[in-house]
Amino acid sequence: MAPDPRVIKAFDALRSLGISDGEVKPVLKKLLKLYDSNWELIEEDNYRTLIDAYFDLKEDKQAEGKRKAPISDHDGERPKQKLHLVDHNPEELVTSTNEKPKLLLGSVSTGVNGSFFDSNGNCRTKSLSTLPQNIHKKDDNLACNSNTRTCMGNIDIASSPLGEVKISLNCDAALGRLNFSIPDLDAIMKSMEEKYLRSYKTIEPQSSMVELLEDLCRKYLKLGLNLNRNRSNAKYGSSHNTPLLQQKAVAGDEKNSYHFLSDITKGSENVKISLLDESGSEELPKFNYIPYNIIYQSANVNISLARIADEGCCAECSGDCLSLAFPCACAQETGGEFAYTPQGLLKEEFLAACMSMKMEPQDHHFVYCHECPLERSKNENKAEPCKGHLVRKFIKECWRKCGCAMRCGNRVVQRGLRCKLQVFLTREGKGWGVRALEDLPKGCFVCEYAGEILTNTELYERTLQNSGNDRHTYPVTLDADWGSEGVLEDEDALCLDATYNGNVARFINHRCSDANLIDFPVEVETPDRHYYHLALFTNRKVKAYEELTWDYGIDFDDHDHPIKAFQCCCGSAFCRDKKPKGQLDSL
Ligand SMILES: C[S@@+](CC[C@H](N)C(=O)[O-])C[C@H]1O[C@@H](n2cnc3c(N)ncnc32)[C@H](O)[C@@H]1O
Repeated sequence: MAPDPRVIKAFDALRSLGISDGEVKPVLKKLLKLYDSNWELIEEDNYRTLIDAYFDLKEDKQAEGKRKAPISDHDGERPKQKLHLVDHNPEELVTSTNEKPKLLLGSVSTGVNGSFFDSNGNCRTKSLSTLPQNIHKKDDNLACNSNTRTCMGNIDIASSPLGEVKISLNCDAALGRLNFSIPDLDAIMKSMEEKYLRSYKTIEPQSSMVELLEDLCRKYLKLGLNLNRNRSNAKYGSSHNTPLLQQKAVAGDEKNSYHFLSDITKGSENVKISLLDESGSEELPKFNYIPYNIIYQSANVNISLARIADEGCCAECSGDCLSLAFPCACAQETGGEFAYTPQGLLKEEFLAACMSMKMEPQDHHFVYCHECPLERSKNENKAEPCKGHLVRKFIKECWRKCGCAMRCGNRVVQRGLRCKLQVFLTREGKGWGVRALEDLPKGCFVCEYAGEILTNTELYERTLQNSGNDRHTYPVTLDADWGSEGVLEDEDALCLDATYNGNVARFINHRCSDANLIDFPVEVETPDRHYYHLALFTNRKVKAYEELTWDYGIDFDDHDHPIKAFQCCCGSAFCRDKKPKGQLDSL
């Protein structure tokens, strides 16, 4: 019998962590039994359950024989102060004006992901007397089914204005098992450190769980005090009028701190995108996360079904267009063949053709606008001649007027982001950058470049207003079809600006010539080519933790271009920035 492809995939995932198939097999079997063969629970979050179960089993084996007698009632001591049972939000923690010191308890739900904040980022408070007196005690009343992943534990944090912080874990799942016996605390810490180092590689090798917990206590107090002091200010306030990403999790002591945000997308994408600054020195980015493009003001983006001609869609199709014997009308744009494989990757030949066009533009033709909107925005009365725009190959995806299903293989970009990405602070002085936390295959859709849709004139005005203000700039010109019309109207010459509103792509840095991503214009909802989606795909296999880069196509000598010239530190052997390093351009 052919092996189950889901089993093979699970083996592959754990093999990349150095765990052999033989070791995974019994764990997988157990989980399948436990979850009634519900694979989704096992596959979720890149096999996190399976990885956790593997390490838990390993731990159990190691702990066997070393098991100590249950710890006595050392924490059975009851608080001296009587507390009120009230619901608080974080601003109200540690704010008592009562003369007697009060011990307030923040109780935070934690799911399998171990996040410390509830979905609203709030902590609840309750009286200590509502807790079991001995948290190590087995409690049959804890109605928790340890066979399901819906079971939640609690992290209870108690603090007093005098600087005392107590954290207690209420692990319902473990307490619900009959064979539960109290593990050794040192062994737990050690195994957690191993787990985070081996499975997630997100912490420094020198980090320890004890340090993390101490940091958590310190930060809890510090934030409590800050919130108290800044009650009249906006939450984690910024004087800037653009929203600042909430600095929810900052760990580390003053000397050796780092910034970590678990999701910069505010839950707006299919996957979370974390942000990590290992130096703890960089100011957090000030911008508003938007998953899709949004019109700023005057851009002429006319989305209407009536504008999509019958021959510009596939109303007669159903299901998945990629499974058709003869590709439908939506493949016409790409030469009668779909650009995507059934696995959702770009086809090799299509990718190769577009790569060669980008890499050796002299072999292909540029188009020149009769009157270039870029030049016109700089000087309306006496515009310079067009400097040329590379002819681009468009991908056309099926859309709402098409009869096919949302799962159709010719709908990749519109289904949104799927890869596990992280924004991190680069070490080469490029500011923030983006990396994937998993290996990516060649031709894989990473994300689209989302931002505000501006007319070229609006961008020019915005750039003039902001000149000298910003270290980094975030505009992209949507010029893939410029030159195909005689004269492009001002409201049709568009660009995307992710300076104030944008998605993860705004953090992707430039690399000359040998970047690992390539951008494609993608037609989805508008048949004309003034507006389109700019989608970024891998152009080769990319290893986990490798920085993702794309070639902005900058001419480093063109000082008038909306993408402000910067001193390139891409490190590529083919770097086009010939300025001597260390000598900043006057711009
Ligand atoms: C779209 S943003 C990329 C994210 C940016 N690094 C940040 O911290 O927000 C473009 C800006 O990043 C910086 N940048 C991108 N690629 C670079 C490179 N190869 N060398 C130096 N700076 C770079 C430049 O300041 C540029 O204006």
